[in-house]
Amino acid sequence: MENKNLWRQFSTQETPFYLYDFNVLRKVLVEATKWSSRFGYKLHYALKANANPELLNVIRQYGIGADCVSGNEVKHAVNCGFHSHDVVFAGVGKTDEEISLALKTRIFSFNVESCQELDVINKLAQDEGTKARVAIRVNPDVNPYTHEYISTGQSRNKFGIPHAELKSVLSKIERMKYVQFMGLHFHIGSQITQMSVFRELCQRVNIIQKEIESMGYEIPHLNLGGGLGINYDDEAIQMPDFETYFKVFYQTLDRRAGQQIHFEPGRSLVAASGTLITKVLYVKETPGEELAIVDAGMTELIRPALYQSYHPISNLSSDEDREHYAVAGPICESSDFFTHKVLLPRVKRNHLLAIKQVGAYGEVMSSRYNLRQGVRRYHVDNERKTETGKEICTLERTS
Ligand SMILES: Cc1ncc(COP(=O)(O)O)c(C=O)c1O
Ligand SMILES: N[C@@H](CCCC[NH3+])C(=O)O
Repeated sequence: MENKNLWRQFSTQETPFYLYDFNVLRKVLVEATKWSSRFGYKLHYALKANANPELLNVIRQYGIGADCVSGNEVKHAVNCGFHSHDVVFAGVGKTDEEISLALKTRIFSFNVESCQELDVINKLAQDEGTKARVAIRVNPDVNPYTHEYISTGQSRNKFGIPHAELKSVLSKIERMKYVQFMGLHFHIGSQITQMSVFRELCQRVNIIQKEIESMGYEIPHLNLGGGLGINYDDEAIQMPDFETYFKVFYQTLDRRAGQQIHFEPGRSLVAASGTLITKVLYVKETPGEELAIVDAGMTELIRPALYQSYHPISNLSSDEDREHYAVAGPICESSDFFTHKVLLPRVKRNHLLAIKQVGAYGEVMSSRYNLRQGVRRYHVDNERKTETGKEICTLERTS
């Protein structure tokens, strides 16, 4: 899925900018939905990974619903054409206004994260004259072996209701007139690369299901969240291993007749389709390293500064001898680095660099710190061009 020639076509655009390749996105969506549908699983794309309306429009065409974490995401999903009945809403801090909005929108279900939230939903549903569909987000205390900041299903994390409280929450729901129990929700973290973690999650879910079924409850819906990690190490982009991922769940989860299983992938669907194109402003020597200062910074892509993550970088302007470089942005923070060591064809002022696999949690986490300009984006989509009969791979500015 490497596309160096495509990126070179955009060398005259003002940098920095995100470039989305919807041809790559479509390939990933075809693979993901091929394997999810083989097992009868329903997908809800986690909008937080990338809420670009053009990208959402493509995702929606594959029969995928929306997983939202704010009232604005719920509104945005529906405005971008997702059917309200395909929208789920999680989040530890839903405001009254957001809950009311979601009730009016008639979303599929709330993934409830505390006892108090349940009371509020019940009250607001009564005010709206409706019944809220709710799934309980359970914190299963599973270690996802990922970066500490993106672990969400360990007992020390703020998300979900502890397993030990589940019984009392269910009996509370039974007494509520305006709440309908839909099932259980789990999401244990992001960028999970060890399949054994998902196996452990399934084993925990099996125990929890048995326990609450023995109390007489049925669980019509089971939502296993997102979390499938991608390979950020290689220059060439690789397809996430959806086959192995879904098979782990199919083989490990105890099946129930008529039960609908849901997933909420974010990163694995969109990361590969995004590239950040940035221009080299200066090259300077610092003790021990040759430093390329580029015009994108942590304001455009915060992941390296926040999680010490690495995104593959290539030099689009040169194939000359390779040297080691550190690559940093212009922001007034010492953490504003993309990498301290990458082997690149010799870098000079005005060269273009491509920072790859940034389609997830890239543009959405950008900021205007240092009163930056605000990030631009473009996309290419062969399919759209073919439909309208225009030239293939022209650039469309979408912001
Ligand atoms: C509730 C919920 N579902 C789904 C996701 C998507 O996760 P990922 O992008 O790792 O697939 C997230 C983000 O971590 C989330 O918080
Ligand atoms: N923002 C994180 C993912 C967080 C997912 C939301 N719980 C990242 O860039 O990897």
